[in-house]
Formats: sequence, C-alpha cells, structure tokens
Amino acid sequence: MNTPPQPRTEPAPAVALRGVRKTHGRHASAVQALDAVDLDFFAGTFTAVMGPSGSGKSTLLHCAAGLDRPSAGTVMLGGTDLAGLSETALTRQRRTRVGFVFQAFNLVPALTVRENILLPSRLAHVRPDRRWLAEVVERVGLRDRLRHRPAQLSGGEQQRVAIARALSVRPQVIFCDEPTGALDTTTAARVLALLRQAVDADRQTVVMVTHDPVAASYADRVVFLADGRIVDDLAAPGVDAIAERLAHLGAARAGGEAPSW
Ligand SMILES: Nc1ncnc2c1ncn2[C@@H]1O[C@H](COP(=O)(O)OP(=O)(O)OP(=O)(O)O)[C@@H](O)[C@H]1O
Repeated sequence: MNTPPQPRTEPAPAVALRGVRKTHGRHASAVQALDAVDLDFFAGTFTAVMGPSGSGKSTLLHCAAGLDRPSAGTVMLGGTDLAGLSETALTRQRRTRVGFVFQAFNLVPALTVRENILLPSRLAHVRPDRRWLAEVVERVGLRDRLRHRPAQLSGGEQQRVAIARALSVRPQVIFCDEPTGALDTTTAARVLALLRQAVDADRQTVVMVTHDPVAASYADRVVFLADGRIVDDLAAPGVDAIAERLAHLGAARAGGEAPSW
C-alpha cells in the first residue's frame, strides 16, 4: 500500500528580516545603510555576510540581533517581532536568545575567564547548565585558563572565551562581526572550526560578517551586500568563487561616480 505524501513543512527561520530599511543620520547627512532587505537565517545553518566596506553588513547584523532598530520593516527573532518590544523586553531577548562574537573580543577585563563565560547567564538571571558549560569549556580548550583574566590570554584564547560565552546560554543565534579579523591564519581556523562545530553538532545558527573569503568558505551560504541591498546569495561557495564575487562588487563600486567637492 502506498503511503500518502506527507505535507512538507518549511523549517521556521531563526531570524527573518522583511523589508528592512535603516537610515543613519538625518536630513542632508542621512545615509541609507539598508534598503528593503528580505532575508531568512534558518536554524542549524551557518551564513556569512560579505560585501564592500560601507555596504551595510554591520548595520544588518545589528538590526537582526536587536542591537539597533530598523527605520522600517520587521525583524522576527525566533518568531518574536522585535519592533513590538520595549527596551527592557528587547534586552531580555538579546540576553537569552542571541550570542555575540566581535573582532575585538569584548570580554570584561576585570572578570576571570570563568566569570566572563557565566556573564550571560548572570545577566539573564538563568541558572547555568553546568554540564553544558563543562562541555563548552572542554571544546574551546580553556579548562586550565578559567581563573585567568583576559589580559593574560592570547588573542586566539580570548576569542575562544568569547565563543564559549556566546554558546553558554544556548542562544537561538550567534552573531559574529569579523570574529577572525584580529587573528592569525592558524588561530582563525581554530575559531572557525568551533563555530562550524556549533552548527553541525548542536544545530546552532551562526551569522558571520567577514571580509575574508577563507572564513566565509566555512559557511553553508554566503550573502553579498552592496549599497544596502542583497545582490547575491550563494550556497556553499568555495574560496575562489567568493573572492571572485567580492572582487566584482569592489570593482563595480570603484567605477561609481566620483565625489564632487
Ligand atoms: N552611526 C552611523 N551614523 C551615520 N552613518 C553610519 C552609521 N553607521 C554606519 N553608517 C553608514 O552606513 C553605511 C553602512 O555602514 P556599515 O558599518 O553597516 O557597513 P559595513 O559593510 O559593515 O562596512 P565595513 O566593512 O567598512 O565595516 C556606511 O555608509 C556607513 O558610513
């Protein structure tokens, strides 16, 4: 007997942007950083966001993460429309549903590694899952560094603390802004492998802004921005294809109108 076809259910996106616009500044100095961006980031996927300098990558990340509010359009994080939230509710969403990894690590210098990793749980008033934390600390290779302060660690070690901190509350999405920008190639590879592992082993969702085609090649998908718009969306491209697409975007930009003084 044939079984009837099952209705296909599309997975819900971890983050969905619809018609997102963002204007920085006002009047004559206003800059349209994002222009009607529609984008879904699905659970358990790793997306790289690339584009020339000033194309709107950081603005996109900040709007998607609830660090900044769009001028128009909607951002849904795990099914919640961020626009409808008060500042307090938005902060709560960020603390429990979002992890961040920045180029400059952004650890709290006065706190130990252990305290930095526990910080999101403390701020969100949630009881840390000790078994999960032990697993995370093991994974990032920091067991013998827990009592150190950030200044006593190398850049790569500090970024691994930042990744452990981001993973600590098992957020819906981890947003990374140039996470390997300050690291050498070998150290960067270790950091990228940790992000990849979070996606593959834990179905974590990672969204990473990067200028580096090698870093972007760790992603399942690369989204290209130019002048605040999505201009391309490639599934698992290799380093060469990414570099080529980026070079084209850079060349198109360089050929734009010369500024008038
Ligand atoms: N706070 C701000 N006030 C005014 N303009 C801003 C502000 N933040 C960003 N912009 C402008 O918005 C545009 C997009 O900036 P954004 O930082 O998102 O680009 P980016 O692609 O991340 O650039 P980069 O790769 O250089 O970091 C740029 O023209 C930038 O100058």
